[in-house]
Amino acid sequence: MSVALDVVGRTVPPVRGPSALDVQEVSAFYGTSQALFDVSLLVPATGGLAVLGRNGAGKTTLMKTIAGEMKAATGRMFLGKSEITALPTEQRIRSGIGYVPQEGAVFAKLSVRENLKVGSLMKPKSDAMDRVMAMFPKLGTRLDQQAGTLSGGERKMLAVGRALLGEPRLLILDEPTEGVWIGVIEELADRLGELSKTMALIIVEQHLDLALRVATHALVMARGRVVLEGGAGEIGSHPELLRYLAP
Ligand SMILES: Nc1ncnc2c1ncn2[C@@H]1O[C@H](COP(=O)(O)OP(=O)(O)OP(=O)(O)O)[C@@H](O)[C@H]1O
Repeated sequence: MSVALDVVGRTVPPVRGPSALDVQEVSAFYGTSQALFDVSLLVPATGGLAVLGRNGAGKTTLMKTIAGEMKAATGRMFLGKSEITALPTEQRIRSGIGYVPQEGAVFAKLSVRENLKVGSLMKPKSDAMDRVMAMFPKLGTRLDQQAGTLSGGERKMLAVGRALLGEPRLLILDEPTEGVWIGVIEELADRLGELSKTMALIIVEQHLDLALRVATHALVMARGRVVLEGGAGEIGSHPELLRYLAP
């Protein structure tokens, strides 16, 4: 059952007005096994949406379905005003979705420079490279290093940077701090927090505090369904939250 929060005195209201992404009652299957059940969500144009939930809740499946790697069996999805439900992944990327998957987000055998070049193929003339270098200066010092030899944190920075070079309208980050040394997590979180102020962002994240700091809105999934949603502050203090996140 989805519990729409309607708490008096909320600090951040549910997303209203124009949203960057509108997902309407989407379901998805692995073979005959249903993994998403009528999932609906709105991603604000700025501020960010955190997607929370314990292992196996369906977070990655939802991100893959939004990015087009998995087919939605039912439901509709709109990026801005354009329907993307039937578009293949490549066209969704061209339409403005930047996707940083949980794993395999960089080409390990290619250098940092080559990875970034791949990211900028669609927008070769943009000044996004300067912005990415300013955001992650460490990448600029490692341009000739093979991506597979970067630290976990540097690899995530490269993956985020590469996605940003396509100048997406919506950036999807599936566990951007997984495998990242604790000392670098804060730096990454700061950068993502800055990003979410200027663009639409979905962040799937195990670190609850970090997720709720980066995003203004949040939803919690359990067994393929949205079970809580609202402002990040409300979700963070919701009495049911820990029950849904406990292993
Ligand atoms: N390739 C697959 N084939 C069959 N079932 C799958 C496949 N990938 C995921 N599932 C199942 O779908 C459900 C949702 O998995 P999903 O990876 O989306 O969860 P998650 O919330 O992202 O978990 P985690 O936090 O562990 O990454 C789980 O029951 C999982 O076992």
